[in-house]
Amino acid sequence: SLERRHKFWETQPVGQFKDIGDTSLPEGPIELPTPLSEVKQEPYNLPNLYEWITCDMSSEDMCNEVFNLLSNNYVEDDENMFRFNYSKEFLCWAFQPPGFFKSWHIGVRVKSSKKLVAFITGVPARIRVRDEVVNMAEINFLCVHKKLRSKRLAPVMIKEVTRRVHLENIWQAAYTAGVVLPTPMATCQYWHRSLNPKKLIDVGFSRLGARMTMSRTIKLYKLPESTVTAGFRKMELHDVPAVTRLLRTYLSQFVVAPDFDENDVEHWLLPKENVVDSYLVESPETHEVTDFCSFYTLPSTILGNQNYSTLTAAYSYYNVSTKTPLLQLMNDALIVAKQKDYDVFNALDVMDNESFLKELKFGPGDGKLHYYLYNYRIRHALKPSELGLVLL
Ligand SMILES: CCCCCCCCCCCCCC(=O)CSCCNC(=O)CCNC(=O)[C@H](O)C(C)(C)COP(=O)(O)OP(=O)(O)OC[C@H]1O[C@@H](n2cnc3c(N)ncnc32)[C@H](O)[C@@H]1OP(=O)(O)O
Ligand SMILES: CN(C)Cc1n[nH]c2ccc(-c3ccc(F)cc3OCCn3ccnc3)cc12
Repeated sequence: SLERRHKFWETQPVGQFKDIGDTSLPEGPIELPTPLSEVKQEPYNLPNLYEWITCDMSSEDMCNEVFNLLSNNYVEDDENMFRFNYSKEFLCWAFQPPGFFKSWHIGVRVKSSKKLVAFITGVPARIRVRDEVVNMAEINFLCVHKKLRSKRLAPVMIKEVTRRVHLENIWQAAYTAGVVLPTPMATCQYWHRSLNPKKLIDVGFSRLGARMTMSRTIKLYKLPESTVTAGFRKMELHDVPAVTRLLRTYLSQFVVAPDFDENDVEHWLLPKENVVDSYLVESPETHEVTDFCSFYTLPSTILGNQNYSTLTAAYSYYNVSTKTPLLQLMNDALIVAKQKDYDVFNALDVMDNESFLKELKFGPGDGKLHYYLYNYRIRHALKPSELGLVLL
């Protein structure tokens, strides 16, 4: 909007608010690649007290430091009641997909104390935009310690990760944020499905509905003890080729989606304890893999509650239904999440999720998740149902 100034983002090759509606601007890269010899060879300057560190996430100590920084300083909800608490094993998984670059795991330390006070990561991803498959960096886990906020450190972090991505001859990026920046390519709504309504109400995540008692609420969200779909089972290594085929076919319908190959599927979707769960339906007759669903594990620290410290949440990841109705498939996902004692199952209204949210008793969240591309113009903002991309 006109009065909002984005002193940093106005300098970047991203869609600018002033350009919204200007259909003369072509869709695609905003700036052309520069010759690698012309990419700034040395890191950007940090304020004197601080130094860059490339984080080797194969080191236990480094993982601990990153975990602690994020656990105490990462994203909170608008009412500062919850803070994401990605686990160490989740972070190691998220940072090291096929083809990852250690140089894209960037930290800032205090020179004297060696304390980690800021962080940002990129991982490589092939993202298709309409008919173009583009090599991108997925940027995530941008975090500045609470004591160092509003000192314009974030733009330096962003310029530094941009520089290091450019050095690998990659010129586009994808990222999501709860804040509005120039300029969202899509804006999604997140939804929550209560699994443990009593705890959710006790911690203030949910409120008791009008004319509802606690016992009536518990009954409303009750789920069967076991899944209902014949052939529903955990994904295993030997399923990777079939799941890759199923997923590639399904994702081809969306305007923006990952271009997963078998290596990507093996990394991102093979079940990993306490990180990602994935299930499929294998037809008992034909042994064909007809459906797939998955969710990742992201607990939130509960800030300031005497009885509970952690909210365990499952986040819908990639789901494909070709034979089992999506409604039934996702209900089985809810049943499994409840069996594993998650408190809540979260989902964005991307892909075909809209079709099951209300019927499976999801309630709308209190915020939005905005999707962005860096150095790639999309002529019109996409509807959530045109998005086939979920970032962690
Ligand atoms: C070709 C490769 C390209 C790769 C790069 C692609 C781009 C990747 C972009 C990154 C994607 C990350 C995705 C991701 O990680 C998922 S979104 C989660 C971001 N992290 C958090 O919210 C954690 C808690 N907050 C913080 O740690 C700080 O508040 C942060 C560090 C967020 C900002 O630190 P601060 O101390 O509060 O603020 P200053 O340093 O004074 O800086 C103010 C400037 O930063 C702009 N800002 C604020 N939040 C932002 C956000 N979430 N994305 C982008 N920009 C953001 C803001 O608009 C302003 O610029 P403007 O004046 O122009 O408006
Ligand atoms: C995606 N990834 C980049 C992390 C990230 N960054 N910024 C965010 C803002 C919202 C969501 C989000 C996405 C899906 C969802 F069901 C609920 C969400 O946030 C609820 C509010 N909240 C924030 C912290 N604890 C609770 C994620 C993110």
